[in-house]
Amino acid sequence: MSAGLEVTGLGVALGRAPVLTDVGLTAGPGSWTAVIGPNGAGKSTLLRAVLGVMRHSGTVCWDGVALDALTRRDRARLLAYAPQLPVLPEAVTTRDYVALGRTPHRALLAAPRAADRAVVEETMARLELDRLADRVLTTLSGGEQQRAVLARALAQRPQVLLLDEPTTALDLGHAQQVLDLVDRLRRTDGLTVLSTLHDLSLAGQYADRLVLLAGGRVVAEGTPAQVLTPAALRTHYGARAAVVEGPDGPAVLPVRRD
Ligand SMILES: Nc1ncnc2c1ncn2[C@@H]1O[C@H](COP(=O)(O)OP(=O)(O)OP(=O)(O)O)[C@@H](O)[C@H]1O
Repeated sequence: MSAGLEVTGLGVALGRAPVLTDVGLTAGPGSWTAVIGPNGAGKSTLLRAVLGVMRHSGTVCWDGVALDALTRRDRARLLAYAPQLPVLPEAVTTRDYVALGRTPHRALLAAPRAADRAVVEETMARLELDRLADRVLTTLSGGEQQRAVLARALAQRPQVLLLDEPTTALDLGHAQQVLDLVDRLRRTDGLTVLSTLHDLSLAGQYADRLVLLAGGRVVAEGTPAQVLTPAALRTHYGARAAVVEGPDGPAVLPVRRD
């Protein structure tokens, strides 16, 4: 048994086809694991299986306890999920949406306590959403909505944060702001992060472990420098790329021709 998250022999079949086969990974408390891989590799499916909303074989454990054994409410206190394409409710303000993250911590039908409201305000401020708090969520820009979805997940104050492509709608500055915040939370609060990231340079800078999925299987796993190699990018992405050493890890530079 290991502390933190342990995924063993995970398999998912959708329709007749296997989408994930025998996937295993471990993520210690406070670590950041980025799941990378080409389109259709199974990254989002893996996050949803860990979350427990996708029927799967194999086991997902936290501190040695199978998550299947937990109630929904206990799972929601442990794991928060920011999906790639969230369905956003209509006619709800940003503040009320972020406050939904406190639901697993409140008694059924109880009004929010001052402590819940404080968490919501603090989380919005950290993501520069405070000036948008009274706006209707669906009127925010794509990047602002993406920050609101992350704020809702963080307001849950989970131990494990599952992030599906958290930076796709964000400009570079906001992408760094979000990733820096997640990085700070894992260092200060021991938040365990499992994210998908298409931007391999950001993955190389922020994650301490990478899991490379291809065709639903783990084909490489290790530190960013071990996984992000020109050969792996050619084999699994069909990409021409150079890997350069950045100050905080490897960065991937597309190369125009051989
Ligand atoms: N409901 C479904 N029924 C059948 N196949 C599905 C279903 N949902 C996903 N798939 C397939 O499972 C595979 C993995 O999908 P998934 O979304 O996990 O990939 P991904 O690695 O996150 O891709 P992307 O990088 O494009 O977001 C894909 O081939 C996808 O078409």
